[in-house]
Amino acid sequence: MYKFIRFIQPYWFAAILGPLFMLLEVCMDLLQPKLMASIVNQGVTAGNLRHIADTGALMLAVAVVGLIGGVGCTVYSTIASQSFGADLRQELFQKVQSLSIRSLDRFDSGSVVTRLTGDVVQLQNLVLVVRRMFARQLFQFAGSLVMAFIISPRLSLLLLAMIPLLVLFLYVTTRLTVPLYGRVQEKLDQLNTMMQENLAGIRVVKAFVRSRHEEQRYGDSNSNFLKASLKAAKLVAINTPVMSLILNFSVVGALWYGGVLSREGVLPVGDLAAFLTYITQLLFATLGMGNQLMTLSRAKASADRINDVLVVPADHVGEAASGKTPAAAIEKLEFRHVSFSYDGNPEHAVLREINFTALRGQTVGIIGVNGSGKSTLVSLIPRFYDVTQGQILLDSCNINDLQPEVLHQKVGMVLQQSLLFSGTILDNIRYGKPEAGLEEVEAAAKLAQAHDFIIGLPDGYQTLLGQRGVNLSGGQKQRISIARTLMLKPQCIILDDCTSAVDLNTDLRIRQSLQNVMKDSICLIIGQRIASIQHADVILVLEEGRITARGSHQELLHSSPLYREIATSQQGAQP
Ligand SMILES: Nc1ncnc2c1ncn2[C@@H]1O[C@H](COP(=O)(O)OP(=O)(O)OP(=O)(O)O)[C@@H](O)[C@H]1O
Repeated sequence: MYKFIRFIQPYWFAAILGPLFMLLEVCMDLLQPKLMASIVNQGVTAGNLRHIADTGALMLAVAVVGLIGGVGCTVYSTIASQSFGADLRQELFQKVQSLSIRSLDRFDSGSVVTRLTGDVVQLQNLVLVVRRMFARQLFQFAGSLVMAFIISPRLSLLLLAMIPLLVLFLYVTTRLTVPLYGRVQEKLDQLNTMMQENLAGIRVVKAFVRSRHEEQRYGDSNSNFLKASLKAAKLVAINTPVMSLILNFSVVGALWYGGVLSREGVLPVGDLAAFLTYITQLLFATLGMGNQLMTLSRAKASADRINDVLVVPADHVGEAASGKTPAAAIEKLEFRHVSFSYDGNPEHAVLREINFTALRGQTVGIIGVNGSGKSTLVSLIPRFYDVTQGQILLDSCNINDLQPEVLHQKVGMVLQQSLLFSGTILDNIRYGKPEAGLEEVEAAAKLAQAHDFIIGLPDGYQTLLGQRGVNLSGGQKQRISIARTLMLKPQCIILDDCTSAVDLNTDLRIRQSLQNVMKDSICLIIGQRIASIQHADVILVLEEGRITARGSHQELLHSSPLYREIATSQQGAQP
């Protein structure tokens, strides 16, 4: 947990001022019983009305100063804790952004969301609680003890006897609750992941009339979360009664002895009353600190989970080893003996011995059945993942040696799933080049055959898209994604089956308008439809991660049984 101290350091002023204000409030609170004792001993018992009025006024002034202390503590503690939380969230988000896709695959998206929200809030709570409640209780504990000692050291020693027992009890419960709260957060991860999946796939759920089933699944996960929470709560629930029991035993002992001392005339009645108030304060302060330890346990579990993300080592995907720069215009993309497995184990390779070359102006089509490795192959070019064996070269530069910005400038990819952000169509198209003007955006949209439907919308390029562009059809989203990539004028364009939702005529028009762009670029097209790739200069047929045939459309119709089979099955569907 000490690793998180650096997040509070920039706000050290507020972080220190909060407890100092609390000290002021507690000191004022501690004065009150002493002043009350003075009213009883020297005012009420002696019949001195003047003393009662003066001390009463003093008590009022003390209460006002205490109030200022309380407000000041709340304000500064809140500033410290909220700023701490905001910075931690920001750093965590930056870390998530900087992680390679391989590293991100380790975490469910729901789990990342819980860590960024719920877990950060737990730590933020701890910062607030330590500054306000814990500081109050600690000062109150120490102050009450001092005041009780001033009144009667003998009685106070009786109270102190319970401290070792309390410490032992709190140590054991804290050790037990940390893993329980860890499990509570894990169950919350599962709940969040399920909710995200459900929202993303709500159309599938409705189409298959599976709402009941989803409710059941969510219900199961929810009750697992409830069970984990209750298990932790049960342990916390015994905390307060057990502590009260230990404390009450010592209080009863102190009271009995106090009564004896008072009867013997050693302790005035007013002092006994003040002593009772102090030990009550001490009792509540101790109980409160015990409860804060539960906040600490919960925050410790969250801190471990946040730390799991912060300490993920950089695996250098996307980072340049030597920062080489390829020629301004790339002439050649080459895969040399490339093999790849998602878990780094060559035995689980999903791509094996991939060798091919694509020259500037050439289009390479890639076809194969589902799961044959097409998307994986192209995802190695922008280094979403690094090759396990072999090399990918742009001209003579290994892509691992290129600066990430240079690589991403050269390589543009339209993904299979077109994901748009909430905002305007204009902003979505110029996502990679925010400074681009409308003219440039329109030119890219025209190439992607998106311009006509965009200007047909009431707000044209200013149309606001809902989250993930839900108010557009699948084909329209794909065309906007294509325009977004074309905006960057990449020298190597990868189209990963990105026209699957576009009708055949629009697909043809997109390909025709892209021809102009492609003649100066290296272009890789993955297509399920023969029509999308048949005009490519060379087509690679991928089967179980290997290239089993290559050639032009005509050549493959003769040489590749799989290609022929796909072509025959699609005959009549081609424009
Ligand atoms: N993130 C991942 N982690 C582990 N394995 C993966 C991952 N993504 C894909 N795979 C596996 O890699 C293999 C190739 O998948 P890939 O998506 O490249 O196939 P594809 O030919 O593009 O399929 P499709 O035509 O369905 O898009 C499959 O066996 C798949 O299960």
